[in-house]
Amino acid sequence: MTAPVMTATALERHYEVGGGLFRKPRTLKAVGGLDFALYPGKTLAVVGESGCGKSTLARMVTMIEDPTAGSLTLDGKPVVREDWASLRKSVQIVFQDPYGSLNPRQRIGAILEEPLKINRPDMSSKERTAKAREMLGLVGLRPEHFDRYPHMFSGGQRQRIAIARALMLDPKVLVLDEPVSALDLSIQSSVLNLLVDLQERLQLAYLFISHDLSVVRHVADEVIVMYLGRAVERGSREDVFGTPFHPYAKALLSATPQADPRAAKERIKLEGELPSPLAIPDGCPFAPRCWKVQDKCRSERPELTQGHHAAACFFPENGGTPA
Ligand SMILES: Nc1ncnc2c1ncn2[C@@H]1O[C@H](COP(=O)(O)OP(=O)(O)OP(=O)(O)O)[C@@H](O)[C@H]1O
Repeated sequence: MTAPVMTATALERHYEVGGGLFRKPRTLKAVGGLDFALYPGKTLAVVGESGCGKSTLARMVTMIEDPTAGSLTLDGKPVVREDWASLRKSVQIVFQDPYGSLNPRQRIGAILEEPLKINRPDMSSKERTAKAREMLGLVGLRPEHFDRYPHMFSGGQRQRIAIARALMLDPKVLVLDEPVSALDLSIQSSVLNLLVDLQERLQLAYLFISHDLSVVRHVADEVIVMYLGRAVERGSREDVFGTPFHPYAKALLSATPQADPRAAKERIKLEGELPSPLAIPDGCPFAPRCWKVQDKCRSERPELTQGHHAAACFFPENGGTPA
């Protein structure tokens, strides 16, 4: 089996919040103990509601923030802060907002060449331009676009430019943070198809972060469903979409428009708000919103089970293995 490009082991990120002169800060666990591996040519999708820790995860993987605990490896070597500068080239990110992420004063050619100017002093200006033109073609834009400004493009085209820029340093891992959520529905699939095509050609490992399961369904090989910073379900796309074990995963799935029409009829409406990450309930964090809750769920925290298709639930749906 192919070796993973990146692994995460018991990855955690805490923030100290709300401290003052006479008040002790409280610890907010934005990400609490995530394990995963990213493989060349494969997509791991991380899904969950707003606030479940997806962006925090992206910041750790792209080496913007240190984990509070746990570890990351890249190509089998530990990711440590001293090596961030050299390792960052291998892990690039595409953000949700194609409008905010491109400098409006720069021409597209300059935007694409910038990462090379900073990171590849060995390349001549001619080589940089050639590479930028090649990338422009790879993402489906035309040579004449090279000298235009971002405002002259549509949202979908801008996202293509952001993808081209992310590829300029030949990364191994692309973190895609809600890459199509800001785009019109009609454009989303063309950008998703481009991402799939690029992944196949360049054997990129994708960490695809999204709140939208209908998008994830098109691209994921593996899926992690997060709730309040923890994985509550993990498995192949077929397993998670076909027979979700965790009630939260089932509820999310039942709300996706592209789901099986029969499943859509039994749409599960989640009661209650997502609890504050500063006051994560004892026991199962999902218990206050769960329709299958039992006494045990309120006092004991279920751990993620072992195995390919795993869930952190004492009473899983579909006859899954209980934690
Ligand atoms: N720098 C920070 N300081 C304090 N708390 C933070 C910080 N960054 C994130 N958090 C908190 O950590 C939790 C997870 O946030 P995060 O942004 O990772 O979630 P998310 O799933 O990406 O949500 P969204 O989709 O809304 O961005 C939230 O409760 C958030 O308020």
